[in-house]
Amino acid sequence: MATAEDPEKKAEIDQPLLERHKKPVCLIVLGMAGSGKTTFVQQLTGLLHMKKKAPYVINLDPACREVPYPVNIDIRDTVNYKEVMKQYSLGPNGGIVTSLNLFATKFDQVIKLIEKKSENTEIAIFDTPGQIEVFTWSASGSIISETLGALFPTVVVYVIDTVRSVSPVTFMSNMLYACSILYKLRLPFIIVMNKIDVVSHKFALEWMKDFEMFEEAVERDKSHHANLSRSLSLTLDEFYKDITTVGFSAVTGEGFEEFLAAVDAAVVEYETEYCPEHDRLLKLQAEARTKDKDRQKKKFQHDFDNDVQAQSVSSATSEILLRNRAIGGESSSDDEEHEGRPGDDDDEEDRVGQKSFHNFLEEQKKKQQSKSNKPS
Ligand SMILES: Nc1nc2c(ncn2[C@@H]2O[C@H](COP(=O)(O)OP(=O)(O)OP(=O)(O)O)[C@@H](O)[C@H]2O)c(=O)[nH]1
Repeated sequence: MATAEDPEKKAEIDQPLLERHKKPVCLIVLGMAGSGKTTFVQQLTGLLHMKKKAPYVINLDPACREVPYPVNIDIRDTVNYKEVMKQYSLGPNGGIVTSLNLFATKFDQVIKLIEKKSENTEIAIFDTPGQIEVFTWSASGSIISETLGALFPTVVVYVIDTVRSVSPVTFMSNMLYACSILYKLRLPFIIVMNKIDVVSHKFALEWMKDFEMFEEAVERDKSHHANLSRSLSLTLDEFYKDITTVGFSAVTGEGFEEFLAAVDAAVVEYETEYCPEHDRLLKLQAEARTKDKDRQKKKFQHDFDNDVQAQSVSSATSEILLRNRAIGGESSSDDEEHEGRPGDDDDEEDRVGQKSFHNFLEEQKKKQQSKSNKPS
C-alpha cells in the first residue's frame, strides 16, 4: 500500500506535474451515497481557488437538487431528469442512467470545452451520481472515463466514509467495490478516506498494511459476514499494495496538500503505466485490424484465383468439344453455328447417312454403266 507521504513516490516526482502539464488533470470523483463526494468537491474547489488554481468543475449528477460549488458544466442544463423519467416511464435510478446516457452522447462537446480551457486550467473535477453503479457499470460511465483517459491525465478518486468504515465488514465491502472499479476502469486510483475530522483513518491504514490486525478486528465482529471478510481480505492484499490512500476532511480541508501530492503521483503513474499500456492496446488493435484486412485480401485472392481456374477449365472443355465436332463433321462452321441445339447430333447423323447412301448409289450406277459399255 502507498500513502501520499511515501518518500519513494515523492522522490519520483522531480517537479510538480500539475505545472508541467498543458492539459488539465481530470479527477473522476466516485463513492457510495453519503460518503461525502459533493462536500469533497466543494472543499477541493474552494481550496484550489484560494491557491489561484481555479478548477474546471463538471456535475454529472442529474438528480441533485443543488450544486454547492461554482460549476462550469452541469448535466442538469442539458438533460431534464424528471422529464426523462416521465417520457420513458422510468423510476429514479433508470432516470439517472438514461439521463447520463443522453449526456454521454454529447460528451465530445464537453471535451472541446475542457480543451479550450487547457491553457489556464490545471484540474478538471467530475462529480458523479450518488448511485455509484450508475457510473461504474453503465455504458455512459465507460464512455466518459475511457474518453477522458485517452485524452487527458485522468485519475479516479474513490471517496470512502471513514466513520462508517470502522466496521470491518463495511470497510471490506467498500474496498471490494474500490477494487472492482480499479480493475474495470484501469485508471490511476486514489482512495480518499473522508470525514477524518470525526474519526482518524489510521485504523484503516493499519488494516491495509497488516492483515493480522484486520483479522483481530474481524474476530471482534460477530456478524455472519465476518468469515467472508477474512478470506476476502487476503485476496485484497495485492490490491492494497498498489493503491494510494489519503485521509481527508471535506469539512475542514485537512489532508488537502497530501491529496495534491497523491494526484501528482497518480499523474506519473498515468504517464508511465497507463499511457504505455493504452498505446500498446491501440497498437495491438491496429495490428489485429491489419491482420484481418490481410486475411480478407488473401481470401479474396484465393476465391478469385479459384474462379479464374474454374472458368479456364470450362472454356477448355468447350474447346475440346468444338474440336471434336470439327473433326467429326465436314463443315466446322456449320457445326459452330448449330452448336448446342437439341437434336443437332441426330440431324447430322442423318445427313451423313444420306450422303454415303447417295454416294453408294452413284458408285453402283457407274459400275453398271461401265459393265454395259464393255463389248460382249
Ligand atoms: N463531519 C463531516 N461530515 C461530512 C464530511 N463530508 C461530508 N460530510 C457530510 O456527509 C453528508 C453527505 O455528504 P455529501 O457530500 O452530500 O455526500 P455525497 O457522497 O455527495 O452524497 P450523494 O450525492 O447522496 O451520493 C452531509 O451531511 C455532509 O455534510 C466530512 O469530511 N466531515
